Amino acid sequence: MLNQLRPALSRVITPVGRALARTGLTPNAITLIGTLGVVGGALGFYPRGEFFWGTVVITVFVFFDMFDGAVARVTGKTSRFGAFLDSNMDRVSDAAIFSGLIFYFARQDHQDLLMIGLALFCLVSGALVSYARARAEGIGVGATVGIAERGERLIVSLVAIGLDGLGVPYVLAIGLWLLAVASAITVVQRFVAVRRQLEVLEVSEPS
Ligand SMILES: CCCCCCCC/C=C\CCCCCCCC(=O)OC[C@H](COP(=O)(O)OP(=O)(O)OC[C@H]1O[C@@H](n2ccc(N)nc2=O)[C@H](O)[C@@H]1O)OC(=O)CCCCCCC/C=C\CCCCCCCC
Ligand SMILES: O=P([O-])([O-])O[C@@H]1[C@@H](O)[C@H](O)[C@@H](O)[C@H](O)[C@@H]1O
Ligand SMILES: [Mg+2]
Ligand SMILES: [Mg+2]
Repeated sequence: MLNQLRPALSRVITPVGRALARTGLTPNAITLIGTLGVVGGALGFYPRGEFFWGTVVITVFVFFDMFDGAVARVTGKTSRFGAFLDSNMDRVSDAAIFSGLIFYFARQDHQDLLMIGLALFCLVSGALVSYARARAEGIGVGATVGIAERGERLIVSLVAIGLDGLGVPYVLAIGLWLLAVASAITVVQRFVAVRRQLEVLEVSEPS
């Protein structure tokens, strides 16, 4: 859904991309800096229960994922390796965010098995959403559909974690439940989309 905002957002992101390009940073370097920043923010702050500041750091570095592509496009340096690196580093960042939460809820002084289970489910279902799309593209169809693509997943998780860090009660559990349900629905939406496309292809090109 938020993917539809890309053309509008690019009016803001492209000038930032142009400025970053002048620093001489390559798109791949921006991808790696963003990933290191998100991983550092998640694993450095969340396990200690510093949810607000961890979220602030992650939010700053998560934007690098928009800037890497923007720099690649304005400098004419888009590459297939860059696209591959970008998507794989997204998985590393996503894993770090939920691992940081899991480390916190696994601590003896804050142990909460339900929250560990929820965070684990969000991590695995989010990865499955992305894998379904990547595998669909591997077999020659598309699966860019669903109510919880990466932008939505990031916003729901970061807002919930950040507000929890500010002391808002229940918001983290509500956010993670919402994310778990939305990610599961998105997996089903992608499976259905792939199945439908393959059925149409099999009618037009019987094997
Ligand atoms: C009181 C509350 C306390 C809590 C505080 C914090 C709350 C946090 C709340 C919200 C935070 C929201 C953050 C979420 C931002 C999400 C950003 C994001 O994840 O964007 C990700 C994607 C980018 O996707 P992708 O990586 O696929 O796109 P690229 O443009 O990079 O293109 C990929 C292609 O580029 C090439 N390439 C790439 C890399 C490389 N090394 N080489 C390359 O060649 C290659 O061809 C690749 O194929 O974006 C989206 O998903 C789009 C939709 C996201 C919409 C998010 C909406 C964000 C909300 C506000 C936006 C405000 C914008 C302001 C910008 C300010 C700038 C200074
Ligand atoms: O598939 P998804 O996770 O909803 O969304 C994402 C895509 O929009 C993006 O282009 C890709 O680079 C990411 O790695 C991620 O996969
Ligand atoms: Mg990117
Ligand atoms: Mg990305």
